[in-house]
Amino acid sequence: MTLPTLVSTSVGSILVLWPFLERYCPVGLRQCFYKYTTIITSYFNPYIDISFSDVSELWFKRSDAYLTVETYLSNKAPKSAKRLKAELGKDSSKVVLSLDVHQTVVDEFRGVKIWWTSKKEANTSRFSYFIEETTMSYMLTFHKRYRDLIIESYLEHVMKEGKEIGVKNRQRKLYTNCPKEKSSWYMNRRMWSSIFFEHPASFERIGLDPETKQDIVDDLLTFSKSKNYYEKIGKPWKRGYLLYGPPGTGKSTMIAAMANLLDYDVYDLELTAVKDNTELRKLLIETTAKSIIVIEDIDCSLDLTGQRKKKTKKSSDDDDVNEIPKKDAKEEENSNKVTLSGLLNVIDGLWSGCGGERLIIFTTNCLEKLDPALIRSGRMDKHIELSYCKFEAFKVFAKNYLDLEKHPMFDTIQRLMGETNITPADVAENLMPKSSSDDADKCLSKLIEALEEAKKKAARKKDEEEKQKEEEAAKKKNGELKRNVKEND
Ligand SMILES: Nc1ncnc2c1ncn2[C@@H]1O[C@H](COP(=O)(O)OP(=O)(O)OP(=O)(O)O)[C@@H](O)[C@H]1O
Ligand SMILES: [Mg+2]
Repeated sequence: MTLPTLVSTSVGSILVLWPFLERYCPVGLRQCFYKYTTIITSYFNPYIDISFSDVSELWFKRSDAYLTVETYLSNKAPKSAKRLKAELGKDSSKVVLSLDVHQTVVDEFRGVKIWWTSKKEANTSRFSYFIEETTMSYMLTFHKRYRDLIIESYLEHVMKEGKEIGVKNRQRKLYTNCPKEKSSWYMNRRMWSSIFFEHPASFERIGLDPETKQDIVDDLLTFSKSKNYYEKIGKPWKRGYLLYGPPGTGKSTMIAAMANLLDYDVYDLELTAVKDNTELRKLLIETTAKSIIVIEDIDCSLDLTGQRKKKTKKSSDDDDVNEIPKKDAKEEENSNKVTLSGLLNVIDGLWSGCGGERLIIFTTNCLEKLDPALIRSGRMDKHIELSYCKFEAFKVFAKNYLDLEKHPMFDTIQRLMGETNITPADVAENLMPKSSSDDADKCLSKLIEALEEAKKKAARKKDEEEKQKEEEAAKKKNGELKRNVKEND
């Protein structure tokens, strides 16, 4: 135990006198002695203590300040503490060391010495029935002449550095909203359940033409570094992306690649499991910064467009949600489900300003089905079309799946890709070897077969459509002829 902690807890004086007190003093007198020694020593004690307890006033939640201090000290403790705690780190192969109980570590800030001691005490909280019987805390001790420096600058430094280390060390997560039936009164706080996010997607591996890919990467990186810019222009630090295109063109894969590029968490929001607009807001408030909020297949999630259309009949300006007549808005709130206006407000209303650095991504197979208000700039700032596989994208797949940059069959594939449509998912499926005897030639041949088949299918479909059109035209002509004959009669 260091001198400041010894003095500040008045243990020093008690230790010296304890054998005598225990032998000759009754319990009441001992307690009295302890109480007054503490008061007297604290009067002369030049050191100040600040305690960071792990018990938060909010139920079932560990204090953020405690966790941040713990992370901050995890960098300092291994260098000077005598007893350390060991745990497995985020990739489960590296051991992370932290300060063990009743250990002290010395820190220095602008030439001033500061002592951190970890403590374990009996929990005296009102809610001790629900939480642990003991509480953990970190005690910060410093000389009173540095009070201003510690309170005004050092604490800020600890919180900032602790959070930065936390972001660097964290294992990213994929969250999904808990279905409404499963939440009970004591689980109210847990709106999201999570698993570790370990998707291997990356932009290098995405089959897309290089310019579009670079444009998206630049946009994302610029966004992630624009905190000051968003502050300057007075907008919440968020950006909306709309990914649209046929099934199997890589929309979900791109979201995973975005999360990996920016080191963000992913919140996969299942709108059909959200009870109403209030719950939607709560869910948004619970999300953390440096995250992507995803609503997949937005056109199928809810009957959002229908509700909007009903309203637009009465309102001339279909872009402004505030124009919705008051009665309708109230009816919507009462109807106990997520409404279009609820969603619009969450994305670009006051609620969207809760915390920063967030991407909101919608995906859809049918762009035309979406309400214009939902995808206008400010809500969905960047629209990205992911379409059928072109030759440039195929080259990425060939390199990725078969380690090929050139091959005599590439010319045929390029020609066929110019003549017919194939999804990147189908290209990926054909290029993947299915047995040990499947070499590059076999995989490319399979792809050529699939392309030729797709071309024939498209030609058949076109023939059928033309035939149908001709039949309809013939029927129409027949009808007109009959009508003319009748009229002449
Ligand atoms: N552009 C692409 N680059 C790399 N892989 C892709 C691409 N497009 C599709 N794939 C592969 O095809 C499969 C399906 O892709 P994904 O789920 O991302 O498509 P999607 O557009 O989200 O489809 P849906 O609209 O049906 O949800 C994945 O296994 C993925 O690896
Ligand atoms: Mg998808």
